[in-house]
Amino acid sequence: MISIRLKNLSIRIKLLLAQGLVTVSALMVLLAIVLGYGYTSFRNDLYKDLDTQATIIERSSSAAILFGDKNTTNEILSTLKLMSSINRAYIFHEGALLANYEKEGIAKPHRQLDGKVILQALKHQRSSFNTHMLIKDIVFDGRVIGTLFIEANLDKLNTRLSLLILAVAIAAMMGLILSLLVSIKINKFLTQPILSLTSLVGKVSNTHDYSVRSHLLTQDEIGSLAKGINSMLISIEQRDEQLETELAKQKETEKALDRLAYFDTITQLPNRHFFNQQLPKKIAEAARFNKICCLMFIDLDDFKVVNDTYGHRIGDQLLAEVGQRLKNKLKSGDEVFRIGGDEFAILISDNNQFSHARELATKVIHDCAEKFIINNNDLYIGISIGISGSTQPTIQAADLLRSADNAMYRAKNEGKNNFKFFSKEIDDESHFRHYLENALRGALSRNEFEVFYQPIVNLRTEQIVGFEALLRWHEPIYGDISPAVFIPCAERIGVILPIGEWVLREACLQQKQLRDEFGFDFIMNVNLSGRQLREFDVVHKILDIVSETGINPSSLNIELTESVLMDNSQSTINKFHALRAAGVSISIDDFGTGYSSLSYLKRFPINTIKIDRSFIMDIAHDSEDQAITLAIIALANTLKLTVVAEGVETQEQKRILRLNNCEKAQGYLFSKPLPSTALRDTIESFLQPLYDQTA
Ligand SMILES: Nc1nc2c(ncn2[C@@H]2O[C@H](COP(=O)(O)OP(=O)(O)OP(=O)(O)O)[C@@H](O)[C@H]2O)c(=O)[nH]1
Repeated sequence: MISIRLKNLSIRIKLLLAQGLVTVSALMVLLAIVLGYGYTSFRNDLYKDLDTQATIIERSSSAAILFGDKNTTNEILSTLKLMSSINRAYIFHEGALLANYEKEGIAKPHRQLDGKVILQALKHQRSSFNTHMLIKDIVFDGRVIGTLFIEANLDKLNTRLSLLILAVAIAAMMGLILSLLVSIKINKFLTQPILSLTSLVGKVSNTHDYSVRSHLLTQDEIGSLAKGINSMLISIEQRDEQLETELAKQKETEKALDRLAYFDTITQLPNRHFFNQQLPKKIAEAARFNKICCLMFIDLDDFKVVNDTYGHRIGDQLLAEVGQRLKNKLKSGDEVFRIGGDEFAILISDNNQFSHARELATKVIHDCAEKFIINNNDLYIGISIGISGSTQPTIQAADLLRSADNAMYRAKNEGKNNFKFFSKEIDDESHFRHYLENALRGALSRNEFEVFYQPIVNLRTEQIVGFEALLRWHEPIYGDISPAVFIPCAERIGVILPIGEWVLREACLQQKQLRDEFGFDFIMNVNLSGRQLREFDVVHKILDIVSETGINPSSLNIELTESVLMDNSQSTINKFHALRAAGVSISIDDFGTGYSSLSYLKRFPINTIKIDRSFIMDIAHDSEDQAITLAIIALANTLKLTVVAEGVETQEQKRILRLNNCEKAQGYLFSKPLPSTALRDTIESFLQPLYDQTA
């Protein structure tokens, strides 16, 4: 317990206690030595004095003793009166008490007692703290003639001893005080640096301020300790700084990663990941305040054209600017996200009847229709918006998104650059679309497709010179479905590739069969979709089918729409050249409906132009359509391209076309698309006038 208490004392007190203990011990030893020495020397002085006195008495009293002279011996003893330290003295002669001396106040021996008895009793007395006994034989001429007994008191010795003790004690006390004062000074000197180091360490541990330093730069151990602490503090400070820098870096990296994870780098808008997190929150929040959670799904119209015409860099900048325009139109609380390639989403909450959504959609469509100037290019872009909304907290985010997507799809289908609210009708339509998508995947293996062939007639000879292969789908539930409906669907889900290959093979086989039958190489026109054309091995596949079916490559004509030609990359152009080199010819379908048509004629190795039915339809009544058609025919003839008019339905149309040197035509006037089983008879029916002429 005590040792624990001692351990807990400060170093200064501990040192003081240790020094005090040493000083007191040293003083005690000194005191003991001084007192021992004093006592011994005082006692020896006293004993010597007594001995001297006894010898004097012996010498002066021996004659009186020999003669038994009591008076003289008593007189001699009475001289002891002068010595205050002698209590009593007796001289015995021949067994009897001869003379005696007692100090005043000391009891005399009993006169009647025999001297021998007294002497014997005295001999048995011992020296005590207060008295000292001396018994000495009195010798004369070598013969013992009597005995001297002296009893001295030690009062003087004790008094001197007490004085000595007092003096030594005072000296010791003063020494102790002096040593204490000196110790305090020395301790302060010794412990001050340690205490200052302790307080420095305490301060550091309390404040975590590692910039403080000890200024104890002495050469002793404490100086070394201070240096050690300083260098430790420097290391900690450096490590701290390093940690702080690393922490700051880490935070920045986390921030950057966070930004990357949640923000789109092109538009700086929150991305799809963020959108997926926000949508369920917005649904719950709107339901809580009894509002509609509105989702606007925005898709740019024909953005691919921008990319293809101006390049991806400009496409990216346009995306960023569109994002900014959308953002500028938002009210507080609305949020815009870039959720895909050219897709944006806006989350808003609407009080009633989608009024805010309607207003916002109108505004952003109007705003985005304004000119964008990017890298000195004037760009225009439309946006199609689908809007869905719900007040139900239970609505699934994915369902809301799908509804908005379907509404957007409808907006696209209705001419783009507008907005549509999700409705029951759109829902039914999207269900139908999904049904079609699923049904399309197995249609080929279920033999639900059939190729029809529409004759192409030479307007001069009025004979069939070729066919356009047209795909038909006999869907078991919905019946025949228009290619305009299912072809884009097949393109979207990718099944257009096997279907397109199948159509090509069927058409080539049919061509071979007709050639074998009629000995004439009918030109077989087969449509190729953009998706097929993008396949890297499309040329090989076409030529493989050509050689596999044994047709003449020059009897195959690949039809491509203008929108397909818009992908004017070098690899596409190379594919065209490869087909041409193999003898396969190429025509542009629906000519005049696409973009900058004329430039394709120069860039692509094309053989034939097919004038779109929309121009032919009114050729007899609409002077503009007629002018365009005739210009296209003239252009084709100048460029030595074959020209085919599509959708010819009347004799008048045929007349105008023939008059203006249009080489070929197809349309209901000549024949509808026919199943393969009807081809033979149709060809025969066209040949009949010839037979009749020659008959
Ligand atoms: N510049 C650029 N283009 C992108 C990016 N992501 C996707 N795209 C392109 O955006 C185009 C999106 O095309 P779609 O939406 O399918 O078609 P579209 O041409 O916009 O036609 P519609 O949507 O039918 O009006 C594709 O050509 C993609 O290659 C991108 O980050 N930057």
